[in-house]
Amino acid sequence: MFKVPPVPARRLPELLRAMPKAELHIHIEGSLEPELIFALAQRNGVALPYASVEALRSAYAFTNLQSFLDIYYAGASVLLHEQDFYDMAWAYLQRAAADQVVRAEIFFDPQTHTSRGVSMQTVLQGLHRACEDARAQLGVSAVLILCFLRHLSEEDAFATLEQALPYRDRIVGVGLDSSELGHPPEKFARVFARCRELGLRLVAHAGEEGPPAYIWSALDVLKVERIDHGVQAVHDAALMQRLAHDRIPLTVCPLSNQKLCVFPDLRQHNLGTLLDAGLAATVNSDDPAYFGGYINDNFTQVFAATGLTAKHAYQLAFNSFEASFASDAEKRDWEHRLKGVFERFVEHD
Ligand SMILES: Nc1ncnc2[nH]cnc12
Ligand SMILES: [Zn+2]
Repeated sequence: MFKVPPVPARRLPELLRAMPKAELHIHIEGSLEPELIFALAQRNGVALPYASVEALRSAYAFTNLQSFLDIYYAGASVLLHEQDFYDMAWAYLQRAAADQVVRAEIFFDPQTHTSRGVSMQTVLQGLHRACEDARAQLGVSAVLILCFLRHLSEEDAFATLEQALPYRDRIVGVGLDSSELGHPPEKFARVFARCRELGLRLVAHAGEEGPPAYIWSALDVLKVERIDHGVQAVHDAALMQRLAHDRIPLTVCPLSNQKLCVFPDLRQHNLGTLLDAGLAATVNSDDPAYFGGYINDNFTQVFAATGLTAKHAYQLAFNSFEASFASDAEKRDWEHRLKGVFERFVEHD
């Protein structure tokens, strides 16, 4: 492993912003800024229950995951046409490129759209075109992960998978999101088994609000390769050992956890505990338009609040590349660039 050179603390925020990184936990519908929601509502003639951008933004005061999801699904109702999905994803990808994101594995929730009469083709064509343009114009490697909504039935998830199969080459994998409590991973055992047979990569939200048991079953029943959030693992020593031993990546989202009251305060966030226990944690933005920051805001704020170091920063960026579904050649290239950035920040006095 690369020996991380000493970096003066005052230069840490600059280093966090400059280092290349992969974002592995971003819901594209959660990147819809209030301004874009209003612009799309006007373009599509959709009525919104808020009088202004400011009124909408001031409704973003959440007490738990469900209180956020209610507003998040309402915001997505302005998305009707392929160009809407393109504009949303392109806005995110430009922001990501500015934060030195070299790889983005983007979640999307097709059931939120197909249930309103928007076709899978409309959703996927818009998102896929933005990903292609990101590679060509921004140098960002971007892929899509289809998420099943866990508050809906497994039958609905199977129907969604069926609709996506004609576009199989446009998705790298599947995930599981939405209301966690009361919807354990086991509910989706058969659809995940089918996705595995199809060669799709598997991830699932687990241990955001839900208990460690949901992380165990995401691993052992769904057979996922990464856990989204997973911060509740600290309450189960045997699970911590398993995650560390198997180097199962956790896609941690500090500002999301703060805004959804998973931790009372960012200073109490357990990212440092997870890293120091040898877990392959990464930092991500989840729903940046709703939680007050994109990936670099997540890095700088959690580092300032919890006193993490340059060594942690290197580990987090390295983990993000290793945990990605990118090719080995891409990973080696990003790791080389990462070392180059760290070497530039060495103190020479
Ligand atoms: N943080 C989160 N947890 C579960 N489902 C989500 N969908 C969008 N953001 C989510
Ligand atoms: Zn999420």
